[in-house]
Amino acid sequence: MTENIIDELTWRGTINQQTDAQGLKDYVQNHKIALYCGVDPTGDSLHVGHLVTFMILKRFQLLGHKPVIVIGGGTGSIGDPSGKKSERVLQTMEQVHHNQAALTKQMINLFGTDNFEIVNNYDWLSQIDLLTFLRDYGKLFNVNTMLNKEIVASRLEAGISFTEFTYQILQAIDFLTLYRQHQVQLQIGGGDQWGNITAGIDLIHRLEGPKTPVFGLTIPLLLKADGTKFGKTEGGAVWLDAHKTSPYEFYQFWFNTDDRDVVKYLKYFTFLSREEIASLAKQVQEAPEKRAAQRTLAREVTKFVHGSAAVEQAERISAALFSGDLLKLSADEIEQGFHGVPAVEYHGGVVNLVEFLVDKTQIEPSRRQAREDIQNGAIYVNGQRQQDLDFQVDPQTAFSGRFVIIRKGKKKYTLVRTK
Ligand SMILES: N[C@@H](Cc1ccc(O)cc1)C(=O)O
Repeated sequence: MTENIIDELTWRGTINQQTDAQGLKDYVQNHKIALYCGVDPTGDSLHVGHLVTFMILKRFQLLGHKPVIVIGGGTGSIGDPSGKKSERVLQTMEQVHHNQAALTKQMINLFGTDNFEIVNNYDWLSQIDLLTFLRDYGKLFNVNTMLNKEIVASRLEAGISFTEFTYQILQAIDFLTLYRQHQVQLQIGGGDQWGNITAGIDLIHRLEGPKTPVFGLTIPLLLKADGTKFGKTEGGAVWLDAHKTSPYEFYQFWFNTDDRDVVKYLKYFTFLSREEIASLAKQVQEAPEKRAAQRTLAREVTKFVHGSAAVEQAERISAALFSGDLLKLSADEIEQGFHGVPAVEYHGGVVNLVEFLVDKTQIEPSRRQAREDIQNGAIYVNGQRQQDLDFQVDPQTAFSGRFVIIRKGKKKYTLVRTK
């Protein structure tokens, strides 16, 4: 018999709170359910933080349950006060629509179209007129209960508008609507969603009967061993959009995971079995310098998000950067691998190396310094050491004529864009 999914999630460490732990565990043992999480379109790409919840939805999907994702076209136009210290600035409806379209595309990429659905709460929330809202829903919400929810309570001092205060009712209407129209019985969300999720369960119990089997589950806040927030690098958030975070950078992000975090991440973000993870955990203990666990993590997550070809490409880029053998890379690979490296422009023809380094690109401060570095063997053009003062740089020789890459010393790279 396959393991109960709730037991599996518990082992993976991805459950924080549940409304009815035993009830849900028993229920999913005998039923295939529909379950949902919502995403407000506050940005135009998902980031690795979203993956925490999505991986859980995906695990359910792989076992034959049906995930539904709500794109919050309606709620996103209001703004969830959860986790925010101050009032949000309203997004324009154009922004909401733009973001919505971008997110939908990424979600289909992760979940496919079979046994999966994306719905937009704008479709039903925008249809409720004010009087219906107050008479049919408002009456069922007790202001005291609403005020006592952590999200609202923590905001009372700084102030909260009626608009954001109402957010929990909207999310509750979502759960009710999804229960009625899509048989959704479980809502999953981040730890800060507890108040909104329980508001929905209360509403369903009021309207559909107190024994209606609906459940809520939140995931723990993911903190790194060094105490900083998961999913952020010096360059900012790690996006699933390949144009914002290249697959190579994405791979590197996972590969650079601290030894203290890597086993936890393998549990959260991969579909590897207990045995496979146990064996990798052992390798972290015995041979941390090999980074076998990090490599597997990077491969698995990059494959899930960007596909196998992206994994191979990321590893090819890493290998070439490590060995210095840049000519093995295509122009696109150079673009990925050198994203974030200082870049300058040069639009001209063949030119002497000293002139290129000093006059054309200012990589070297003076001719004297340039000559010295070249003669000392500190200058590399496209990965190859050049010690000849008469060397001619030809932008057309490599990378489809798009780049010349200069390395000075051990590590100091400059990307020269030539097209
Ligand atoms: N409130 C959730 C998003 C959400 C929107 C609508 C829902 O029905 C559920 C969840 C968040 O901000 O993360």
